[in-house]
Amino acid sequence: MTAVTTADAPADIIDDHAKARVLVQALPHMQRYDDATIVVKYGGHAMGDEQVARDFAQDIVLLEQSGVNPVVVHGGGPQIGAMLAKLNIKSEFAAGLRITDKATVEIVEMVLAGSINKSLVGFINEAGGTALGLSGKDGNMVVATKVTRSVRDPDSNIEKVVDLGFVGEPAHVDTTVLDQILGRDLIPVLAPVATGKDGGTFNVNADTFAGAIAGALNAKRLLLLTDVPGVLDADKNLIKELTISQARALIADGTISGGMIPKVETCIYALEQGVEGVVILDGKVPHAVLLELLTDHGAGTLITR
Ligand SMILES: Nc1ncnc2c1ncn2[C@@H]1O[C@H](COP(=O)(O)OP(=O)(O)O)[C@@H](O)[C@H]1O
Ligand SMILES: CC(=O)N[C@@H](CCC(=O)OP(=O)(O)O)C(=O)O
Repeated sequence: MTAVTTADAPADIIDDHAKARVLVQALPHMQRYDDATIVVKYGGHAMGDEQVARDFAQDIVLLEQSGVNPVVVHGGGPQIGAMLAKLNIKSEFAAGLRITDKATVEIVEMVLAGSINKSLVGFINEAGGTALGLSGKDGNMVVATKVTRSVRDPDSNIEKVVDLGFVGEPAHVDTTVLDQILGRDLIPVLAPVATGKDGGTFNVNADTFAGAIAGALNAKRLLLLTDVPGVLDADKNLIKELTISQARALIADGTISGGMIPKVETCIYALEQGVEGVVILDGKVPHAVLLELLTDHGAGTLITR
């Protein structure tokens, strides 16, 4: 009998061996996350490319099939902006949050809980999963209170309190509905719209919403999918791991700025609520979720306590 060496094995057999090695590499990761709840926030910027959105949906279904309980929270900032522009409604941000008047909150709910939520549900169903689209209003899941922020006026250099209108911050998360869904082969897909004590509607930043959900569910991981590889240092190199205190130092010295500040603050909040690890990663990379969770290399910045 002649032994077949790698040198004379046909290319498709070598290819199959490489595939098998990748699958075996995933095994300890699947075991680590077996039955664990993982909250994945899919940002509006990462959603632009339809094929990447389909890849994302496949990743979520594969996680569900391998014993993980994924919870998807989506954003939609750019899509809300586009719809407001189409309707000639002016939109401004203060401290990274959209100033949301009555007309705006109706569009925000329509875009987030309507078109974006249902298209993600469609992609997950198409990939063979069973997705359930909900907003924070359903089952009183997320009750928010009104937010105000002070912003420094660049001309006078005086701090001014800005009324953000119908912008809320989660005050209470009721996990009753999610507890019924998780562990039953159903994938919740959540729009970051919350209810007020009086039943009104609040627009909530999607990162903040995902952090509150991850904290309330005591999730093992929170993944925040954005449009950069993760937290970058002053030379724009990816930082693979950070502790809470290192993250705070990078905010204080200005290395972390703009939209990354609320994102990292959400990570710190979730960790303090008991989430084991939070990862910020590039959602535009195809299959970013699988690469992060099921390979040895990880993909973005892991923040731990
Ligand atoms: N240190 C940093 N590392 C990475 N991104 C940073 C950093 N500081 C500021 N940013 C900015 O934060 C942005 C991500 O925040 P944001 O635009 O709010 O994301 P999303 O829309 O996905 O929620 C990046 O595109 C980048 O411009
Ligand atoms: C209060 C506030 O700013 N809400 C956000 C909600 C959507 C969001 O956060 O989406 P991304 O994750 O894609 O940015 C907004 O109106 O744009």
